[in-house]
Amino acid sequence: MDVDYSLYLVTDRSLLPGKPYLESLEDTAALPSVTVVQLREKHADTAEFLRIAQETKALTDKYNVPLIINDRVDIACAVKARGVHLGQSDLPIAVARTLLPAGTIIGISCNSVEEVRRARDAGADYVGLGAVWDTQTKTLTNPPVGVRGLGAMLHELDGTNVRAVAIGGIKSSNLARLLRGAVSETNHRLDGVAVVSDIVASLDPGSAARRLRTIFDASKKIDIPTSFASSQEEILDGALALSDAIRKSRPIVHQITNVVVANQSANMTLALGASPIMATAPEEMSDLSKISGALLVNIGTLVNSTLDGMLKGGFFANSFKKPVVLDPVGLGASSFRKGSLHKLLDTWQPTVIKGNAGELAALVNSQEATGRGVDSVGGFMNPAEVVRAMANKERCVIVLSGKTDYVSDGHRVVAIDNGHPLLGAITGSGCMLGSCIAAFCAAANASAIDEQNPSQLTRGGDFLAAAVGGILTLTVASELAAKRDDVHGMGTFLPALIDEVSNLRPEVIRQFAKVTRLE
Ligand SMILES: Nc1ncnc2c1ncn2[C@@H]1O[C@H](COP(=O)(O)OP(=O)(O)OP(=O)(O)O)[C@@H](O)[C@H]1O
Ligand SMILES: Cc1ncsc1CCO
Repeated sequence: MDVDYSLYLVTDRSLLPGKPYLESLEDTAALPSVTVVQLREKHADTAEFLRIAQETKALTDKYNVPLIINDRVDIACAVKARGVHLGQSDLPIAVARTLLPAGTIIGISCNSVEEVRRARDAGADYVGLGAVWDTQTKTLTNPPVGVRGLGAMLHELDGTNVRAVAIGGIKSSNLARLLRGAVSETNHRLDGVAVVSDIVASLDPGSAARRLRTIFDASKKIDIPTSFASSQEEILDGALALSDAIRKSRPIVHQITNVVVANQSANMTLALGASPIMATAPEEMSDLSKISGALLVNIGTLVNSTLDGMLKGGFFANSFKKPVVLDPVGLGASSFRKGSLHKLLDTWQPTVIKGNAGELAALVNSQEATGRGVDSVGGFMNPAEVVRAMANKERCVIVLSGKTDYVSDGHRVVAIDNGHPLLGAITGSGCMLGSCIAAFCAAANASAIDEQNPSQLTRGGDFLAAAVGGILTLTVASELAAKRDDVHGMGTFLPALIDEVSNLRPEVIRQFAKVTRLE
């Protein structure tokens, strides 16, 4: 019979919170939450390992849960375990197969795409992918692969029967983010998640396991809805409806942004009809996530203390189902920015990533465009394809700003041809665009029906239409501002732009909008 890898418990007696080992294991195995148990004994000698394996086998048999033994092929044979889990420096899979009874499952830990390929070719039944995050239960010999590193590993298993579980630092608090991000571009998903301390160290391991299993099962039920607006007219209608919704509901838009634009972004948010709060302290992120409608994270003048706030801010926004807009300002300029951005993306799921060509090229390691500090030089040959592919990889809406703006959610691709060269001339128009998109995302999220799915990281809503609404508001207003008699150049343009946004009505946006649905 096939093994169900959904919730794969790895034991660790050193983490038990004072409860006897078998009692704690029975608390979880008795419930249908845990689907596989791996016995991991790093310090036991052979006799002790055998004794514990026999006791564990008796218990897992009682509840019909398959038992997998870590490392020790001999112990797996002795207790007739369902499988064995090998490390990269343990017996090779082919050798282990000759020693084990036919049909025994062999799994192996993999930390790279190359290791997954070798495991697949060597006939592994499943692979343990990770460590996803740093973990206290094991000293890592390789750096964590991160949530976004898992997609390429899963891709290697396309068309095979090799199952995949992720391992390393997985808890109920980060599981939804993991499941959202750990998908290959071909939509290959994890078959399960391996958990240690979140269950073993819990005083109520049964409830901890149930929580994890509920999130895992719920994640199978969501994907990007295909029922969203399809034609460019419908997308425009959706965007304009959100413009009205912002003025009616005045959402709080929490912004962790750079010191260059904080004031103009706050005023831009007010002009849209929303309410800004510019706050960076990690200590207040949980409280602010509860009251705000959306979060903007802009790394323009990143320092370590705000990075901590950004890590926590996005994490709580995901937990409270508030959309997060990420602006990777000047990403290519330094390795500090790149390293920090990867930390952010491994900790939380953005709803929209918005950048200019240089910034998005830095995110996908493309040479087609480069950054000159915070500005962009060059552009993509096929911008529509870039945003569509990135949206699929990052599992969110992607906005590529420039003379023409491109937006995609991985299914739909839209180009917007509004704007004025003065937007490109002043500093911070991209940053203000991020604030506009965040306000529109807040309105989209608030108007969605919350499906109460614990694996969802927002309530839902058409965030592509939200991005289109944010872009149109700024760019149409820029065209109107540039025409004014009192605008003579960059200095007079910025206040006029804020005036025009505050006076802008949906009918006027409709009149000027140049939105094209490309795919
Ligand atoms: N030459 C232009 N013509 C029309 N619109 C423009 C032009 N340059 C920029 N824009 C508009 O300005 C907005 C900001 O995009 P841009 O690519 O300039 O951001 P950015 O480079 O991140 O800006 P910054 O770093 O100054 O914040 C977009 O909506 C874009 O359409
Ligand atoms: C000029 C500048 N430097 C860091 S952030 C910023 C604002 C435009 O992105």
